[in-house]
Amino acid sequence: MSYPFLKGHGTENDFVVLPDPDGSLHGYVDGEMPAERVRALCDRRAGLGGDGVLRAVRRDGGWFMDYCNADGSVSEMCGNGIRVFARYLHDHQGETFPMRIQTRDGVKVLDRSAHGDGRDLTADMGAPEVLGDTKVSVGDRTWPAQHVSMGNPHAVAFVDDLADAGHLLEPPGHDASVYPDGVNVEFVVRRGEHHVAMRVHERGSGETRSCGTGACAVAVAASLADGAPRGTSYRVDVPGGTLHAEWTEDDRVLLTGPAVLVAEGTTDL
Ligand SMILES: N[C@@H](CCC[C@H](N)C(=O)O)C(=O)O
Repeated sequence: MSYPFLKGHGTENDFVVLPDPDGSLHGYVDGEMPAERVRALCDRRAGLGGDGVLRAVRRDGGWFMDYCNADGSVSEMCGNGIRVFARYLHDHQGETFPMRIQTRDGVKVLDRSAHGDGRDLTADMGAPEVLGDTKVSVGDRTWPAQHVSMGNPHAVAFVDDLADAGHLLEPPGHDASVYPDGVNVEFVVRRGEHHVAMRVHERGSGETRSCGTGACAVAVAASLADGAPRGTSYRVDVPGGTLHAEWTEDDRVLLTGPAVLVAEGTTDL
């Protein structure tokens, strides 16, 4: 059976969007997408290719973003994905900004931003949770890290050089008692005042070109390290572009960046 898809990305964190308004197309209205189907869609040689899948389901008078990583695992939240999802709802479903989107981490509000080329979107990602010190490792190197939750788990490690993390072909070592469900690991360097650059190894997707929730976690960790006042915007450079993240006085993180749809079609994967 063939069904529609779109392909999009936010700072080159790329996704397959699956329109499934009444939740019937894939036959799992309340369940999770079968992992093997997600893996087939995200396969970069035999499939459409992507870091994850965003299934768009109508729910309770609005839209629910059913997000899965490339390996078929489910995550609570995706900061780049939700901007792409909002772009899809605006361009293809007639939804208008500001827009409320349901996720496994609650309702997020998306709006247009004045940043960038005028097409950037801002996601109100809600309150971060700063959960203390931990460690991450690659090979025989270990770094102290900050445990930050953006609905999904992150370990933020400041390093001297982004190359120090090596090829990141395997998940970085981490404390399994702190992260029983795995973790997204950000390696960060300073580039200037309120300006950092990061690489990320994502739980369920490997090293990606960007991670929106990761950029938020990095901005929170950098704000704390700098003693920066709330409302300070951090520029976060990622291999796939630039994001901006601001931890507001009322304890929300605002994530701003591009959201682009590049293709649409049908697939029988
Ligand atoms: N790329 C996403 C994060 C996707 C989920 C993550 N891999 C997890 O398992 O928590 C983003 O932009 O936030």
